[in-house]
Amino acid sequence: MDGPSGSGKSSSARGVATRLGLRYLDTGAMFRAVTWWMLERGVDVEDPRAVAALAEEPVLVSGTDPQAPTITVDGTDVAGPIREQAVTGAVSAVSTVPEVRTRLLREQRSIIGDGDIVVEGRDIGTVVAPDADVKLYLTADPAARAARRTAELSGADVAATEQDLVRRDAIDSGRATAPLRMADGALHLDTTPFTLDEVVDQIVALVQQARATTGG
Ligand SMILES: Nc1ncnc2c1ncn2[C@@H]1O[C@H](COP(=O)(O)OP(=O)(O)OP(=O)(O)O)[C@@H](O)[C@H]1O
Ligand SMILES: Nc1ccn([C@H]2C[C@H](O)[C@@H](COP(=O)(O)O)O2)c(=O)n1
Repeated sequence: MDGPSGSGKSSSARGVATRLGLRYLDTGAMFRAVTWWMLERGVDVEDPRAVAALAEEPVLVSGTDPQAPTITVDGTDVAGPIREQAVTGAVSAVSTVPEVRTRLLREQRSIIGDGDIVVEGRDIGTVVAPDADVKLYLTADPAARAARRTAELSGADVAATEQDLVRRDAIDSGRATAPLRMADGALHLDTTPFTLDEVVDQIVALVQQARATTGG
């Protein structure tokens, strides 16, 4: 499941995985965890060579229970800190560094290799798992995405949130390695008019349809 920030990937992926008894992987959390580690060490995250030199250093562990996903770096639980503004502001820059992507791609494929999983990010259908049984590309209008995000963060400003989303969209879609794109064979779901429950229902129906077709 791919799509821009705030399109509903994490919530929908967790809902679908829970309903279907599958595991769940938030690949954005992995990029955020590496970014958090770089910031903690005072690495200049705008310097791709500095980031690349340390890309293999942090030890990440991702828990894949959709009802209680976890992420640790060097044994520290970073589930909270990786959602803070400092990380959100820096993560797109760190994600453009090929050495970071190569390292995380290896770990994502290793986790996916155990099967039965819903994975969400920006390049899952295009790069990480192009042979996935079902590929989805979620979108929503920027205003709806900003309103959703603002509702999560008390005191956040809708216009500033929308501006930040659009800025990250541009970096994620414009980077040379694994840019955000709809994968070949992916189904596009615009979540703007739907509630989260409606989106989960639609995706579960698509998965069941695909399973019926392939006998999987
Ligand atoms: N269809 C929906 N209708 C209303 N709110 C939604 C819907 N889908 C998700 N949300 C809410 O929008 C917010 C953002 O959703 P979510 O974190 O799932 O997006 P995302 O695409 O994973 O974003 P990111 O890539 O930044 O992690 C959450 O508060 C979530 O509860
Ligand atoms: N497969 C992925 C997942 C995430 N990223 C980058 C780009 C995002 O701006 C950032 C944070 O993701 P989020 O937590 O907002 O989903 O991580 C990526 O490049 N590839």
